[in-house]
Amino acid sequence: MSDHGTDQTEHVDVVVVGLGPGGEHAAQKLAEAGLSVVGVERGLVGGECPFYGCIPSKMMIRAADALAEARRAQHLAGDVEIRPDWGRVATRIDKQATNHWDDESHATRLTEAGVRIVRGHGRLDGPGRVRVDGTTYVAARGVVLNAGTEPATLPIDGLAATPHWTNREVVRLAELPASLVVIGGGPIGAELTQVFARFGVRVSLLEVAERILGPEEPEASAVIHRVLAEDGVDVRTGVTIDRVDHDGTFRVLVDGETLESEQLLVAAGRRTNLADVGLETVGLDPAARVVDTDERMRAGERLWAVGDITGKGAFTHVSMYQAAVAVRDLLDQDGPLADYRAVSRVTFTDPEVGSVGLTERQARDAGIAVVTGHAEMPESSRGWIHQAGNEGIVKLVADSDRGILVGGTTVGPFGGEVLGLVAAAVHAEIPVATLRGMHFAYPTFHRAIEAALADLDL
Ligand SMILES: Cc1cc2nc3c(=O)[nH]c(=O)nc-3n(C[C@H](O)[C@H](O)[C@H](O)COP(=O)(O)OP(=O)(O)OC[C@H]3O[C@@H](n4cnc5c(N)ncnc54)[C@H](O)[C@@H]3O)c2cc1C
Ligand SMILES: NC(=O)c1ccc[n+]([C@@H]2O[C@H](COP(=O)([O-])OP(=O)(O)OC[C@H]3O[C@@H](n4cnc5c(N)ncnc54)[C@H](O)[C@@H]3O)[C@@H](O)[C@H]2O)c1
Repeated sequence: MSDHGTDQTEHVDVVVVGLGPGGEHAAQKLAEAGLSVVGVERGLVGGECPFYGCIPSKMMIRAADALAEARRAQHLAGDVEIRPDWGRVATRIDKQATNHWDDESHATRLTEAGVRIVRGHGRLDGPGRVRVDGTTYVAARGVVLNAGTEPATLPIDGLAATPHWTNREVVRLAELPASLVVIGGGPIGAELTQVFARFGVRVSLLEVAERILGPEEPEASAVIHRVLAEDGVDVRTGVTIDRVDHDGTFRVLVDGETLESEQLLVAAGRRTNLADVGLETVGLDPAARVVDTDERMRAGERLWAVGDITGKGAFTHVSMYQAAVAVRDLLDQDGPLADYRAVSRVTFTDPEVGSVGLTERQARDAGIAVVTGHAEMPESSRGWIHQAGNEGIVKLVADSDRGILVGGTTVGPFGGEVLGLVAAAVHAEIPVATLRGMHFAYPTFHRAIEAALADLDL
């Protein structure tokens, strides 16, 4: 019987609410371990990343990078005739990435693992209890919450009444506009701005802060600002947007000037989907922006939380990492606890911005005795050979008391791949002296890390 009159009650081991990358991973692993698992999803199984985020955006970037390389071939290899065709990108996203925004392959993978998928909005209803429509699922082991995010709305006059785009619309574009204003110079804004500019769209990028990619090192922001400007983007930082109107054309009033564009993309952050998940029923603040978790991803009595809602880095790899921690705890298995010293991230602009651990500012604010080491990618042998498109830097942040790296940034061609070495060093606290004694293959981009290590006053 249930506490809700004629409503149904079902008993299971675990309920996963939200099947984004973390929820999907947790549900599959727990079911494979033999638990009875219900996965609740109100949208597409798989969440933001495969349908509206990482994968379609990276397919766009792959295409835009190919155009940029073809243009560089002009300088390095010979004449190239380029006629950009967005239709090929749209088709690839529609058919290969999202299967027409159909989640069947994700759902099938889960059901084959033994997960029962329940379609609908899940709401906590006390510890270990989740209501979906008329049914209450009572989870003997507990609930994993993976509610994720949606695009934030901005309180700009007039904006709400306009048919502007967010990432949800942009990934479905069949044709490109002639002109576009992008609001927000974070990873989404920076990546998509460059894609559209390289496909010939006239783009203005408006950022309220003093620099784009604000959480990154200032040196990284400066490189990407310069490269976007070279791509023909009108990059404006420190702006105030007073009003947006639309009458077929968008009019954006920014610092007293009206910018006109065919389309408007708002990429100004995310809002966690916590407004209506019943946090108050488990003793948590229903108005909270994030769910606090311990090192086992526990958020309360028989409650675990993973993914963007935890505020530990809104990245797919963080969500899946946390899911693995939660799964171990639910299954009473040994293994590493959640550790965020070496969270890495990559903004897939060209050049890519890879970063891990603390920035110089964060390290100083933490009271660490900071020394930094720098290298310019174009001055490395490989950068010099590469020539066109060789922009980038390496910046290392070291704790001089402990003789280890606490953070690093690798901007350059394949900057996200080059980051791997620095990420391992920060994660494993490899002494700088040991890193300096390594072999660095010649002539690789990652040899710039050797130069930055030499530049550290340690
Ligand atoms: C354009 C874009 C590009 C990105 N690129 C990258 C990238 O390159 N690399 C990277 O690491 N990250 C990237 N991200 C971020 C990445 O998409 C997220 O960090 C990732 O999806 C992890 O999110 P999550 O696991 O918290 O859940 P989400 O993916 O947000 O999924 C949550 C799911 O829960 C469902 N849900 C919510 N509430 C309920 C409820 N009450 N009941 C039932 N279901 C519910 C939602 O429908 C959704 O399907 C990008 C994001 C965007 C928007
Ligand atoms: N490559 C990747 O890993 C990748 C790519 C895209 C997104 N993501 C994840 O998704 C998250 C969300 O991305 P995002 O770019 O939307 O958010 P964000 O919060 O990282 O950046 C939003 C930007 O918009 C600016 N902004 C806010 N209000 C504004 C206003 N009124 N006018 C002008 N600018 C304004 C902010 O100052 C900020 O620079 C990222 O933080 C990241 O965690 C990751």
